[in-house]
Amino acid sequence: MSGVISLRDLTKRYGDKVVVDRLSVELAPGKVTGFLGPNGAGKSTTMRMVLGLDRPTAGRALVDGKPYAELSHPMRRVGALLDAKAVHPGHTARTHLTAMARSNGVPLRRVDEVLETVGLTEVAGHRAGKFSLGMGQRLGIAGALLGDPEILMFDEPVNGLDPDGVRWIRGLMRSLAAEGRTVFVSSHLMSEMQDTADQLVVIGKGRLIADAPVADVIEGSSLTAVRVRTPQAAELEQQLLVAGMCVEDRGGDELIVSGGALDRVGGVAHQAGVRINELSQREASLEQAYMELTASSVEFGTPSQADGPPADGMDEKERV
Ligand SMILES: Nc1ncnc2c1ncn2[C@@H]1O[C@H](COP(=O)(O)OP(=O)(O)OP(=O)(O)O)[C@@H](O)[C@H]1O
Repeated sequence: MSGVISLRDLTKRYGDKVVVDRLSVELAPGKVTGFLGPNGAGKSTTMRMVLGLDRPTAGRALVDGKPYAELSHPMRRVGALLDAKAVHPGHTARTHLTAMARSNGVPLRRVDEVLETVGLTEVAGHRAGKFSLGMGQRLGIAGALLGDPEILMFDEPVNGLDPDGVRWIRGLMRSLAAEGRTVFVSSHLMSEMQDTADQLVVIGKGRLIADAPVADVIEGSSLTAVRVRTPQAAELEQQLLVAGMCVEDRGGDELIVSGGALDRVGGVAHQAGVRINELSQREASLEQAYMELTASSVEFGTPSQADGPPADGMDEKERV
């Protein structure tokens, strides 16, 4: 299988500060893997090490088993958007991409192809210095796609894009993964990642917090729960506790159950002969799950971010 990024005990220290701390993950092709973590968590540094732009202090970052520097045609293996502003402002979109193609042995026909893909054909002769933030991002993405690589890494690609641009990026990443490519993307936009990513790698203070499918991360949130309404609440609560689930008695006929899926809760009720008036799933958002996971890793958090309720307006009473 090609297109695999492997991080093995990857570590980066700046002076006394450990910025990436023994990170071990493997990114598989055919998936969009979202790379999440608070500001300063080490996401960009990790991506820079994959690209050979920063040297690991210890451990390894490998592309199909080799460090980036040892790849024979690196641009045809890995395409990256790290900093969209890293384009000479006097160059046009076309001259910028042509120079990149020439110096990397990429066929020149790719220039027009990628300009078309990112929607910049009409402005290909305009100077990059005059581009809006969104156009600059699109040009950066065109550069990443130029070598038709099997691995794509995007560091916060939706930065500065309008809703139309955000939707376009989502479609692009999904289609790149559907073609069997490895897509590794960092973002702070949780709703976007919930819709786009298959897998998530979450880090905090350089350490791995989670490496799991999006659905599993959401399911792991304490806010993902089952709501039950029954006239026999006390009786059902007892049976659910025996079955090892956590139950919050909301008073009246309502119970909130975590640690058990909808069908398990229904099964316990059925076995106990308890009448059910409502059985519904309450699913946490990725943002809520993420806030719980990273609460203790926020480096520059404000009380409302790190310690307060999730940023969804749900008050403490509402929480499970
Ligand atoms: N060249 C450097 N010298 C010293 N410290 C650095 C250097 N580059 C990065 N750092 C530090 O490493 C830490 C991780 O930075 P990094 O940019 O990788 O985080 P990030 O997760 O990408 O953050 P953000 O979400 O804010 O972009 C930060 O504390 C940063 O100040």
